[in-house]
Formats: sequence, structure tokens, C-alpha cells
Amino acid sequence: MHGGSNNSSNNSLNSSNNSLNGGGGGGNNFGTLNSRIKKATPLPTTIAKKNAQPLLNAYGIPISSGTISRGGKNSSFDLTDKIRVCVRKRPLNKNELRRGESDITELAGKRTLVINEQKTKVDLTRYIERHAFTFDDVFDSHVTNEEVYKRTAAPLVDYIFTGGKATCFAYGQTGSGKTYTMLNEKNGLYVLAAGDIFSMLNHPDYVNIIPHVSFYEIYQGQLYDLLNARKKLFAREDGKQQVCIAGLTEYECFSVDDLMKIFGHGNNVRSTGATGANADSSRSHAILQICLKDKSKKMSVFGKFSFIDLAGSERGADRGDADRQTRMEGSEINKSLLALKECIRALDQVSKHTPFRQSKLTQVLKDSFIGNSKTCMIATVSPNSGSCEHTLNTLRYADR
Ligand SMILES: Nc1ncnc2c1ncn2[C@@H]1O[C@H](COP(=O)(O)OP(=O)(O)OP(=O)(O)O)[C@@H](O)[C@H]1O
Repeated sequence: MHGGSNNSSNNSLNSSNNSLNGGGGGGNNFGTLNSRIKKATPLPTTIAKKNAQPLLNAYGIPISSGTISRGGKNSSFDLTDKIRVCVRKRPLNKNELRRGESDITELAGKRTLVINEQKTKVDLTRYIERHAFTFDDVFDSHVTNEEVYKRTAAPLVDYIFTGGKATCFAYGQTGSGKTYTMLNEKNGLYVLAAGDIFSMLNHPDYVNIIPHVSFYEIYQGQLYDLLNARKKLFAREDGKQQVCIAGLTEYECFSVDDLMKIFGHGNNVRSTGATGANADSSRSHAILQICLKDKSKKMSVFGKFSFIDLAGSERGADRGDADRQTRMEGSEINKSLLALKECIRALDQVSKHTPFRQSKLTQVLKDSFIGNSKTCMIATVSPNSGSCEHTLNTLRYADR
């Protein structure tokens, strides 16, 4: 599909300087990419706002303001909501089981998660303090990524085909399942969403829509291009207050396979930490974006989906005894997660002022918080007793 668009002057992945298969540019080796995948001309990344279209799904069918179809009968994403906050608990892992740790998390109904905190009185008698949190949805440890997708990101795929900006965040403690949920190469939300996006693009109405993929990370308030050897990037606001990331690499992408190859490359760059900085990916925020551009309108942005695997939330508390580098990382993570919470609160309260300038993370995601945007936050928690404090912090953060 969209094969006709491939003969433009963009830089092919398989040729010349900007080839990902060798040479300059990214200078990377990640196997032979499909020759159709092309590096798009670096953009001034203007964010189009020609999206005041009626809420129709990919097939021109109006999307009702109530529960919508794509998620099937289990979907409860109401597209009149700007934001949806869900919680997912992972199963106890082998180490936790070996240590004899118990599962202190308990689902109470469909939307409430209870934490049974083990406490000891001054007279050494033990007791359980129960903390209940209610969210838009709660996913138990046996729930699959496919089910999580149906109840979180799937309705947002419809939304980006109406010209909207959709964002899914995974927030939580290191090891709680953020990457497993969002950026898992087998069935992370981005793979499942891509499946739906590419099948919607088969419809003749979307013959002019070309998906462009970018993948970058934010580490210590600095942007790094994961599709171009972690080149430093700079975000700027243009005269129309639209935030552009100058020189961000984007690839045109025509199938889920294409997307997975591009992602696999970026993920490899991320985990190997080409510059030596940030050896630990849990200390950076990773942002994968699928941007639908309309070639009949000078490649203006039609819709956009951002998948964000946030840095481990407990990293924001790295202080005290930690070395200087770790403390600086901690304070930057803390700043960005607090700014994110403020922006989400503003979105939730339909506030006129969104404090997106408070951190690099919220600055580059400005269009996720204003205008025609919908956001889904998935807070991931570890169920073991040893993670109780972090789990409570995660749930308090996500609690609205
Ligand atoms: N829902 C789940 N079901 C089964 N296994 C899971 C689930 N969630 C996470 N895991 C497993 O738990 C481990 C940690 O998960 P993951 O790497 O996604 O954590 P994370 O929150 O992204 O951590 P980090 O911040 O270090 O990147 C992985 O081995 C993953 O496969």
C-alpha cells in the first residue's frame, strides 16, 4: 500500500549517506531493511491543526461519544474523556516467589486496586493497613497485552484517524512492566496499534496518508535520536508556539514489519547506550511516535500516536548517598514526572494553562496536552511486598 509514494526524493535506507544499512547518517547495522522504508526529509515538524473534522472512524462511520466499537464489548474508553488512567499489575516473578514474598495487591471490583500494607505496631503486633485506589480500569496479572490494548490504546487508533493526537504513557517503578506493556517487540501496545493503523490505511480514503516513525529518548533533560546514533537533538518553539524537534529522523513506514525493524534498531541503540551516558535505560524516557502525514497537503500532520515508556518512577528519588551523576539523573527524572503530572492534571481539568514548559518531556509532548488530544496513562505495579512503598507511590501519582 502507498507504494506510489516511495519514489520521492527522500533518502532511501538502502542507499547513500543516510542508509541505515551502513555508510553515514545513522551509520548502523541492523540487517536489511525493506527497501521501501525511507528516511523522510528532516522536517520543521510543523504540527498541523487541520483536524476539526467530525468524529468518524476509519470507515467514515461516526464514532459515538459513548463506548466505541474498536475495543469490542470490553472497551470502556469514552472518547469524550481527555484522559484515562489505568493500572496494571504484573505477576510475582521467580525471585520474588523464591524469597517467599506475597502478593499484596488485590483487585476489588473492576476498577479498584487494594494494597494490603504489612505493618507492625510499637508492641510488635502485626497488622494490615488497606489502601484502596479507584481508576478508570484495572488489569490483573493474568490479563494479556492484547486485552490491555483493547481497553486502552485501541480506541485511540480510531481517534488519530479523525485527526487527533493520542498518547499512551507507561508509568511505574523499574521492573514493574512498563516496557513489557508499551514497547515489547512481540505484542507491546505499539505493535498492536500498528497492526490496526496499517489495516485502516488499506481503506481508499487514506491513500494519501503516509505513516512516519520517529524514536528518541530523553535523558537528563536532553533529547537523543535513537534512529540516528543517539545524535543530540534540540526542541524549539516556532512563531506559532508549536514545538519542533529540529533534525529528528523520521522513516516512512508501510507495514508492521517495517515498523518493527525500525523500532528494533532504535531499541538496540537505546540499550547499548552508544555515547556511554545512560547505560541504564530505566533512567531515560523513550518516545516512539507514529505520525500520519497527508501527502496531498504538503505532508502536514493528520494524526499522531505517541507511545512513551517513562523512566523508572523510583529513580526520581535517587538522592542522599547516591553519587553526583545519579543524584542529577534523579532530580531531572523527578522534575519531568512532576511536570507530567501537572500537565495531565491540567488536561483532566480542561485548564486553560498547561505548564508544559516545566520539563523537556512535557515540552516535546506539548501537543499531547492541548487541543485535540487524548491521553491514556497506564501505571504499572509490582505486586510483591518488598515493592509496597513504590507501589503506593505509583498509585498516589496516578490517582486523580
Ligand atoms: N504483565 C506481565 N506479565 C508477565 N511478565 C511481565 C509482565 N509485566 C512485566 N513482566 C516481566 O517483568 C520483567 C520486568 O518488566 P519490564 O522490563 O517491562 O519492566 P520496566 O518497568 O520496563 O522496567 P525498567 O524501568 O527497568 O525498564 C520482564 O522480565 C517482563 O517480561
